Amino acid sequence: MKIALYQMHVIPGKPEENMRKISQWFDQLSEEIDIAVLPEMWNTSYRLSDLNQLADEEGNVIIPFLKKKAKALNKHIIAGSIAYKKGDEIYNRALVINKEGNCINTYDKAHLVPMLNEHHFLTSGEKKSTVYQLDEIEMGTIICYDLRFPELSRSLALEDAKVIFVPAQWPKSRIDHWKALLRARAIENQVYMIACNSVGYCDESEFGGNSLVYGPDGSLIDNLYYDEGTLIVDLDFDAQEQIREAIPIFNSLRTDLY
Ligand SMILES: NC(=O)CCC(=O)C(=O)O
Repeated sequence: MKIALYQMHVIPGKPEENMRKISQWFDQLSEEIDIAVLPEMWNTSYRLSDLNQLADEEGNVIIPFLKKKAKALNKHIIAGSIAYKKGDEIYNRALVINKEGNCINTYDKAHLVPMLNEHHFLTSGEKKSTVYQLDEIEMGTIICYDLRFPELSRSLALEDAKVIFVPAQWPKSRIDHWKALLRARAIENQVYMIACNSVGYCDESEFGGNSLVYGPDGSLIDNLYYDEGTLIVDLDFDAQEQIREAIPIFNSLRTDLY
């Protein structure tokens, strides 16, 4: 299964320009890519105080665009997350569109970031992220700051997720935490952690790139470091099965104790 991640410089406060960038990025992907992955809040970036005007009203613009693209390109899209408006509420919403052009999973970021004052502008999700299937493989999505809460990734692994996607706009100043947390979540859950960050600035915040993939044994499969661009990785689910057989952590769980 081949996966392409877009380490994107999201243009703050410019949803149409970001849609154009993404459309061009999709169009240059080769046929062999099965899944295309986008970062967090790729329509608006962190222009939080303008989200009332900028967020996509019930996904009315972005969701039809993604469905059409997925079908035309015959690719699944882990559409990162978007600023999504419903009534008076704005959510940081992750979307999964399959290659048949159906939106098969959504998740609203549950842990809002105090350091970015997200809670002043966004409503947190009230449902946990759930597992979905692409090409018969179980997968899940968490969003950026969610990575700091191991319970959420664990809950996906207990639902049999083999892959966890992490769309993000993670700052450069804490990129050491990003790498350490991703690797820990990969090892402790024996999953592929597929982490798609952005680069560039939104006002004074600089995003740290390092879109990367850790394998189920914590090995670094590849990293894009600091430039805008595409990371392509190939996942091996037989190798994952062997890692799970060699160290059978799920059989050793003591759910009677914790
Ligand atoms: N966009 C985010 O969720 C940023 C998270 C962050 O800055 C951190 O966890 O540190």
